[in-house]
Amino acid sequence: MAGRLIYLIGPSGSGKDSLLDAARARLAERGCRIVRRVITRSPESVGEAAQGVSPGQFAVMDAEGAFALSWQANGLSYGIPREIDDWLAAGEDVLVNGSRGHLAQTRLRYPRLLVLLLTVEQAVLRQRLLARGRESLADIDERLARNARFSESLASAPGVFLLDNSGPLERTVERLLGCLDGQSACA
Ligand SMILES: Nc1ncnc2c1ncn2[C@@H]1O[C@H](COP(=O)(O)OP(=O)(O)O)[C@@H](O)[C@H]1O
Ligand SMILES: O=P(O)(O)OC[C@H]1O[C@H](OP(=O)(O)OP(=O)(O)O)[C@H](O)[C@@H]1O
Repeated sequence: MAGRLIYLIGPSGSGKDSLLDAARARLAERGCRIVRRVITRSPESVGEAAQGVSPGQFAVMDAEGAFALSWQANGLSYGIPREIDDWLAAGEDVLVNGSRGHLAQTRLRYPRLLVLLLTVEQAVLRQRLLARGRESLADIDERLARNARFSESLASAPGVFLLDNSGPLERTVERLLGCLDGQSACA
């Protein structure tokens, strides 16, 4: 049987990367792969969870069909390597750090998608983005405005499981694993 594509979405600063890092070993134990994304960000600022490329390199990879999914947001391009289709076909679960803006297109390609929406109150979100210290204040304000546009419509959308990350990360890890194991509702 084909594996599940698990699409983790949520505002910038909600903790998607942190959650995936914290859950990495336990997801691996379950045979769930975490996708390493390709991002047009400098190699120093993408970390281990992504491959940083120039816009030109990204365009070449895209034209060569390197991506199963790709999108643009916050002035960056993101690509999900096409290897995920081989993993899914081999029955492996695959977890993607996804985009709310690209959800509809992703669903067209992967109709059985499991969508997990990481939520955090807007005030906490602002604090986390400030504390992360990666973006300028103007970029942080843009991210918060982008979040306000998405949050109402998505939180009540059908087929979207909510995962609250306002509290300690360890608790969110347990919720995520419980949700994937089918032991509990995600929220
Ligand atoms: N549950 C949590 N409690 C406190 N801080 C958190 C929590 N989850 C994430 N953070 C912090 O919030 C900031 C944004 O997290 P990050 O994983 O980069 O978010 P995203 O990948 O969604 O943009 C980071 O500085 C991270 O350490
Ligand atoms: O359509 P949206 O849901 O707003 O998502 C847009 C992009 O922002 C996030 O990326 P990234 O991890 O780079 O966010 P960051 O800049 O906060 O790290 C997310 O994973 C998407 O790639």
